[in-house]
Amino acid sequence: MHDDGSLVLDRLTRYYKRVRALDRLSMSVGPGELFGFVGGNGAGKTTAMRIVLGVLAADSGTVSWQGRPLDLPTRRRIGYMPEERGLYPKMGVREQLEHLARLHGIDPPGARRRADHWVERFGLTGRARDEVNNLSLGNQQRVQLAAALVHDPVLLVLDEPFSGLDPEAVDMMSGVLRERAAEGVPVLFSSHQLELVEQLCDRVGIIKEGALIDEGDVDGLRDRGPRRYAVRVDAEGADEGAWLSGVAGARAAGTADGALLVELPDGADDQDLLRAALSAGPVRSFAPHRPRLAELYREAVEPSRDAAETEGPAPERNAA
Ligand SMILES: Nc1ncnc2c1ncn2[C@@H]1O[C@H](COP(=O)(O)OP(=O)(O)OP(=O)(O)O)[C@@H](O)[C@H]1O
Repeated sequence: MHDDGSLVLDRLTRYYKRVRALDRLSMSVGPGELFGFVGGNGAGKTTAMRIVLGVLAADSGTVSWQGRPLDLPTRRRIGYMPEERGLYPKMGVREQLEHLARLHGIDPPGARRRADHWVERFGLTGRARDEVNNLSLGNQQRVQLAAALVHDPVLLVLDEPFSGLDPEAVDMMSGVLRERAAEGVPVLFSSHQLELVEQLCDRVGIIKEGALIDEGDVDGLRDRGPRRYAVRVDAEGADEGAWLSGVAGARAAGTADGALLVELPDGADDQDLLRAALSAGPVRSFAPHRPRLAELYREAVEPSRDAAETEGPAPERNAA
């Protein structure tokens, strides 16, 4: 495993009474890497993040950074956005950020400067004196992210930072995370918004029942999947792939955007597939299929399902 500045989770296991929330979860986030942590409700993301923060202990396994176990002084330098947002509801926005910076050991002028910087950066200048309680949920979330950033963290661990944000705030949040990563900070965040994760992340980890079932950059995840072509042909039974019978090993694997998805075995010639399609009728489109992260995700968590059933919106917060 890395000892080069990576955040490394090594075989973390955690039970809540008899519920096994984490099952030897291992993963790492490199310096400057944006790592998207995805998984269904109850998969174990929050538990893992809370263990990284040290607010929850693992039953076994370790968390290390720069090759050393994470100790308390380092944990204080993590920027954390908890799932259950933790701000002082009655305190003003700027005052709150300043206070949090002070709690992390920053001197008063530095705390003031950083609070001002993040208030402005998140478009909260007009709200700087408002109590957090009186802000919209999206604005509360901007403050929450500012709170995670106000002490110049060396690691960022963010539990669903994008949930409930409007598109403008999503862009702002994405920009800030990219910037932090560009400074060399490892950024770990969870999200159910798979399109966003696909756009933003260098690497993605898919967690199911407390264990990492797949990880890599999205292209890498694609390459490990089956080889598929999306074919549109005007022929009788085209949607069911009746014309496929002449192509050795080819299998209909559902549809995507109105095209038939055809799975080809390794070594099969795609030109044989094209010729078979042409002999069935006029071919309107023929291309290698590039699955979206949402499709890769569904196939990883439910491997028995066909691509046909994997179409549809990305799972949102309340998806099972
Ligand atoms: N305080 C707790 N007491 C008992 N069980 C818990 C507790 N916190 C979490 N669990 C259980 O541990 C498992 C993992 O939950 P966790 O909150 O880590 O998942 P998650 O991936 O963050 O889910 P979500 O996407 O819904 O936020 C679930 O089965 C959950 O019910």
